[in-house]
Amino acid sequence: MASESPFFDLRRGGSGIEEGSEEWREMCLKVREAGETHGYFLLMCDDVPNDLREEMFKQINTLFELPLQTKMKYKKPKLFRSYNRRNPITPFYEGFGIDDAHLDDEAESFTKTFWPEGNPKFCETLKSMSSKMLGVGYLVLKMIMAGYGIPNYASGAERMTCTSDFKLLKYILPVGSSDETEVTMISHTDKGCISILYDNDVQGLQMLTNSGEWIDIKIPKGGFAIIIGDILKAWSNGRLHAATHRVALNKEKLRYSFGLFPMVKEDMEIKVPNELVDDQHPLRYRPFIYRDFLSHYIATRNPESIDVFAGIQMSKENLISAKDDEFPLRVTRARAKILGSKSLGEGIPPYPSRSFKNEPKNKLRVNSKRVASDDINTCNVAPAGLQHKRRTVLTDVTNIRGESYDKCFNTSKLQARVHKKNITKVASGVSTENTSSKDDLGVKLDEELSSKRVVESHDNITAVTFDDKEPAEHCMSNSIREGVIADNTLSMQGSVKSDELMISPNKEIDMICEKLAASDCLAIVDIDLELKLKDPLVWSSYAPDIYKKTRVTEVERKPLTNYMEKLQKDISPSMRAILIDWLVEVTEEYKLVPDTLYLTVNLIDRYLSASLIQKQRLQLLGVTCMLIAS
Ligand SMILES: O=C(O)CCC(=O)C(=O)O
Ligand SMILES: [Fe+2]
Repeated sequence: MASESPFFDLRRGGSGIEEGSEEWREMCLKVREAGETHGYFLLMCDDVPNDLREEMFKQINTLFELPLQTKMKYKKPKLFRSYNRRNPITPFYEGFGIDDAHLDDEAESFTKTFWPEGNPKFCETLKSMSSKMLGVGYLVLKMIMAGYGIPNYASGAERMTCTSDFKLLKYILPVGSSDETEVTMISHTDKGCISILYDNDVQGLQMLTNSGEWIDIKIPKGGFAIIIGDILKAWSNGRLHAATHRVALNKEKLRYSFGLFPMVKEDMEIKVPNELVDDQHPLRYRPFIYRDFLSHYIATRNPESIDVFAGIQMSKENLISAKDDEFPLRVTRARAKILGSKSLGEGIPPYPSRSFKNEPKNKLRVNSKRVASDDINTCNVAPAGLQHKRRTVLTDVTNIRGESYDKCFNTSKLQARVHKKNITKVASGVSTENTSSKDDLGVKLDEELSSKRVVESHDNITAVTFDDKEPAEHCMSNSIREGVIADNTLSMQGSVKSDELMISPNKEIDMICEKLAASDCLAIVDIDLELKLKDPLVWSSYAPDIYKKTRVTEVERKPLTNYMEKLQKDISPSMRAILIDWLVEVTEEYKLVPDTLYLTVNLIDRYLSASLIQKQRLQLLGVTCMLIAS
């Protein structure tokens, strides 16, 4: 079905296409159109010579052929940038993610990880390929932006390519696989600007079409697949389509691919240009900082993260409530802040404002106590003495500014540290002999994966599921896909899926990763060691990885401090404050221990960091969290 893919031939050959010429502008319009209709296209250009491409595959092969223990030396503090070995969760591929591989230092340091005495051919090939692909990214972004008539398109494209992740991937199905096609990388959208992909002529990349079918993409020899990512979709006000794609392989094929994911700097603000907002295209995405989007995605793993996080169109839930209220859209504080009065006049139809006072009384009142999802006016009628009494019992619970949460978090960090100290003490007795045998077993297990079908392991993963949108016929791999969405997606973007994931969500996570990388989790006593030596199928060699992931997840999943402004549309800080005051009362009434209350608040904040909620459901969320916490 490769014939359905839009294709552009930018090889200069005879006459050449001069930037700014009539022909070039026409081409820009077509590129833009392909991005809008399909979200991807194929491209041939002169920028990457064929012999460099051949050499790159040779070098990639050399790299992946290294012993597992050598490959595992590549550890990076940034999330999902280390060597991603095959494992029960991502059994069909392994990969490396390299930041800014076009820079001398980065390419050299990556090379020296595997060849301490140097490997000039590898280093040169990596650097040169990465820099040429970055050039292709710049060219494509320029064309897309010029296609929209953005006057300063060149500097815009430059900002979107100022950093990059270069991903090297090897896919292989185990010997003896059935004839069925196996999904080797789950479906996802890339979280960066664009992705530029090459493969070794072993087909595998598939795109989800607008009609919901998966089609095979044949990347032309010497050409690339270009895929629009979530950031470009948001930048373009939703006009460009971020294509959902995946990799599926037929049995016993070895597929290598490498991809360059040009990215903006983490602290860059992504903002729809004025040129892309008009009556037909009202503003659909608010401005946001790239790093915040990544943090949100990492915390929620929501494939539609970009819309949930930055989209300003109404969610289905809000549409229903708006319909009930008989007006189409309400200006929330956060929305007003984002849009400002000027943009309201420009792109978004003005929405009627109304006073909360006129709203029907909340039906969820309990014992005539204050209602959680009321507004600040209602709050004011609460007896001051009572309020004062409640607050003195459990101070600092109503942390509108997130201060008390930070305190809680610091306390738990402190506890974690104390705990870790204890563990380290115990672990100091672990001999290096134990450690190496643990590694050997890990290596052995990994090697087993290449000769053994790992499908049976899927069962172990099915419990960790997300909403499955894959067609039923792919359900065999769905169980993997769901559980893996974070890792894969992340790592993808690494291929990142982690395109996105390539980017570190915040310094705290970086620090933890750094510490973990340094300690290599050896602080864990391997209580299964004996058992493992007897039974190589025991998976306790994954304990350090699981521990490592748990530590990272702990930070990733912590609540956002700014979810009211960034995500919530229907509730305000004062509503949260009222909810928590009410929960304090419930805590006292039912003589719950203070920890239950603290955990309840934490659960509420984590939920609100990830999901939109209607104010009518806020109190329900509160009691549900309390039930879970107790
Ligand atoms: O290997 C491929 O062709 C696709 C890789 C991919 O989609 C990714 O890394 O995000
Ligand atoms: Fe991808």
